[in-house]
Formats: sequence, structure tokens, C-alpha cells
Amino acid sequence: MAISEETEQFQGLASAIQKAKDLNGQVLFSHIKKINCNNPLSFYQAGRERYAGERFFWEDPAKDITITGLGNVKKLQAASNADRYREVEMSWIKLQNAAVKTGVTDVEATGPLLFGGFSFDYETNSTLLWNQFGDNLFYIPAFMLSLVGEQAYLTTNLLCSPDDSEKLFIDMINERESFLIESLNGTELRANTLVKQKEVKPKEWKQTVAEAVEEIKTTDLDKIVLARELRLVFERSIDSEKVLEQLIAEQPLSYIFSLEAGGDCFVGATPERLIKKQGNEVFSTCLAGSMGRGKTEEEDACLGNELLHDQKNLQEHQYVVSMISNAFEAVCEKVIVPTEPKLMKNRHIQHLYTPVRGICNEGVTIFEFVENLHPTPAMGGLPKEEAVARIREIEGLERGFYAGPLGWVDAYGNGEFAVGIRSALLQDNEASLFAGCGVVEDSTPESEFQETGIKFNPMLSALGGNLNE
Ligand SMILES: C=C(O[C@H]1C=CC=C(C(=O)O)[C@@H]1O)C(=O)O
Ligand SMILES: [Mg+2]
Repeated sequence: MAISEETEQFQGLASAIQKAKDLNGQVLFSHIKKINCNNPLSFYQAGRERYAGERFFWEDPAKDITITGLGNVKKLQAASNADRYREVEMSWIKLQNAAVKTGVTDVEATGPLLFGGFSFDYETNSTLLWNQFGDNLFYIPAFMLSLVGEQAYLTTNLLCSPDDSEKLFIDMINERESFLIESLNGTELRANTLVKQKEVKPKEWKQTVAEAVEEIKTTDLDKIVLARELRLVFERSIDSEKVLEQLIAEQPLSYIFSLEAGGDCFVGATPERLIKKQGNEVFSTCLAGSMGRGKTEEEDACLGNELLHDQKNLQEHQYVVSMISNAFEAVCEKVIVPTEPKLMKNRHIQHLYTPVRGICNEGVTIFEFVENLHPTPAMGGLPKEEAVARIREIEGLERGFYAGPLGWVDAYGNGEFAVGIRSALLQDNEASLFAGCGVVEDSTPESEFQETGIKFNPMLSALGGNLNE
């Protein structure tokens, strides 16, 4: 480390500890520097032993920003109620107000950053499946590698208390940094070997879809998203690194994410952005309406064309466009929404896709967008409250973080949240995969079953399972 940088870091730490004394509380200190590392997965892997259970990974489809976090200096978990978004935001703002930063302090997605997510529904109590995650879970990592464009940055965070010593901190940081940098070469990743694959209650699920269609025809419920689960058992404990490596290679148009909690890991490749905020520019994605991919180029184009003109899928999609556009209109001075959907083609599935852009009013935060948008009718249904209440009653599944908002926010209020679909919960040598579909009046249980089958494929492929046709 250059002497001047070390001096700056030392002085910053001293001032953070002094602040902690003055406030008689904890003060977040962050040091940010450029490093040479173009393989974020090797950084994730380097933290495997020391930071097991406290790692995260995030890569956006444009590969503008890749963030890998190891360890946590603070875990934020709000109470499970409608205020959870504001509560997390307030705790974050409070930490920011006293924070001290040194090094490169003007690059988004570096420095102090909060990463994590919210469960789909705060009114569902978590069972054993999701108990490590609770209703919401956010980390401020101890070490974070941010790849912003071509440049990598290493952020080291510390939470200083009044009695802490700069000297001890510096020694500790140096030891940990060298350990990480030395471990960056990585070892060959081990393939996960599947021993069992089982659909959870397929007959019951189809029956539930049939009943939901009847309800949509006879009540004011317009749409409900119903999900189902697939259970996988492996020979040994599943390596999330291997899963991430596969997802990165196979799903280039999706957000690749993982979030560890205790021994469990929520991992996925979601194509669906909930909200991105960069200054006062905001972006969301309406993604609903699905079709498989063709085996030949002609067949694929034909299926795509069918999807673009299919009334059932267009209706499913339009509900999402209207809801997101309205939510944007309420807090934006300008909103741009294309009039027709396009196709988004991923390896196993194609979707109707409408991007929404806006310039938001002064002071509207990313957490407010998350709160207003979640769940969109692509994850919940319409009307929103009724659909969520019915999902709670009839779905027979604990969604946990599946279909919930997951992402990051930095100290400048910039950030991005995607929805945690095309995902799996890894628990030792078992995995639960989740997939849902928008049920509308023209849905049939069989075709929705097939559609959800295809939606399992991104995770099945990454995990080495048997793909659905
Ligand atoms: C809820 C899921 O997909 C949503 C996103 C895109 C298309 C959807 C559909 O066509 O039904 C779903 O609304 C899922 O993959 O679990
Ligand atoms: Mg659908």
C-alpha cells in the first residue's frame, strides 16, 4: 500500500473512532481502492472458508456492475411488517450520516453499500425452510469487490466503537486483505452430482390453478401468480460457486445473484428488474407472458411471433405494464413506456418485455420504489392486496425470498433491485427450486404447469438436473 494512502486510511480510521467516542455509538468506516482483479467469482471463492454463510454475489445483465461481498460488519433486519422498507432505509441513513470514507470515494457501487432482500410477503411466518433469512436480510460487507465497467475496486468496511484502536484495525485489515489477495487464484470448482429430483404435489397444484381460474371468472380478481416447488437432492453439499459459474455462462441476459445466510444460500438468474435508480433516473421492467424456445431458428421465431400476438399472454403482460406505469407516474416528472412489448429471449424461455423509464421527483428513494412496486402483477397479481392474500391462502408453499426484491443500495442512494425468480434455496445437499406463472381467465392448468416446468430449467441446468421439455 502506498504510504500516502496508508496515512490517509489511518487518519480516516482515527477520525471514525473519534466520532464514535463523540457520539458514543458505532461509526462506519470505509476505505476504497482500485485493485487488479477481473474475476469476481474468484474473490467469492477466496472467502469460502473465512466468510462462509456471509457472502453475496450480484451481476447485472449489462455487466455494468458486479458486486461480491464477504463477511459483514453489520446485518440489518427490520421487523416483519409493512414498515420494513422504511425501517431498513432509516437504519441505513443513520449509519450513512456518521460514516467516514477514504480512498476513491466517488464511484457508484463502491464504498459503504447495503446488499440483501425482502421476502415476498411479510405476513407469512417463516418456517424451517427460510428461517435463516427471516422476513428481510441485509449485509454491509466486511470486504467487497466491485467491478464497475472495466475497473475493480476493493472496499474494506469497519464498524468502529469508542474503545477501538486504529493500530489494531490496520493490522487486522492488512492481514485479511493479503489473505484474500493470495487466495484469488481459486481452485477448480467441483461439479454437483444429483441423486433425486421430485416435483412437489403436482396434481394439487394443477387443481389450485383450475380453482383460481374459476375465481378469476367469477370475482373481481383479475390475475394471480401461483408458484410451485421442485426438490433436488445431491450426493454432497452443494457448491454455490459452481452454480454461479454455470449461471454466469448460461444466462447472460439475467441478473446473477447469491445471498448466503448461515449454512443456506439463495441463488438464481433472474431476468426481471424491479427498479434501478441512478441519480434521478429510474428504470423498471415489465416481464410477463412466456413461451418456450424453438429447437430451430424458424421454430423459435414462430413461437416468438405467436407469443407477441397471443391474447392470454398479452393480457398477463398488460396488467404489469399498467401497474408499473401508474406507480412511476405517481412519483416521476417524466415517464417513457413503449406501446408494444418486445421479446426477451433467454436460453430456455422467451418473454414479453416492456422497459419503463422515468425521471423521478426530488427526494424519492429507491426503497420507496421497492415498496410501491412490490409485488408487481408479474409476481403477485391484480388487485395487488387481494392477489397476495389469496396466494397466502391457496398456494401451499412458503415463498420466502423467492419472487421478493433483492439488490443493493449505495451511499449515494443509487442502487438496483431485481425480483428473486428463476432461483433456488440451497441447503446442504438439498435444493428447493421455485417457479410461478401468471394465472388469468384464459389459463389452463396443463399449460401453466408446463410453463412453470420450463421456468425451472435455468436452475436445473446450472445444478445438473434433468430439464423439462
Ligand atoms: C413468477 C415467475 O415468472 C414471472 C415472470 C415472467 C413471466 C411470467 C409469466 O409469464 O407467467 C411470470 O409472471 C417465475 O419465473 O417464477
Ligand atoms: Mg405466464
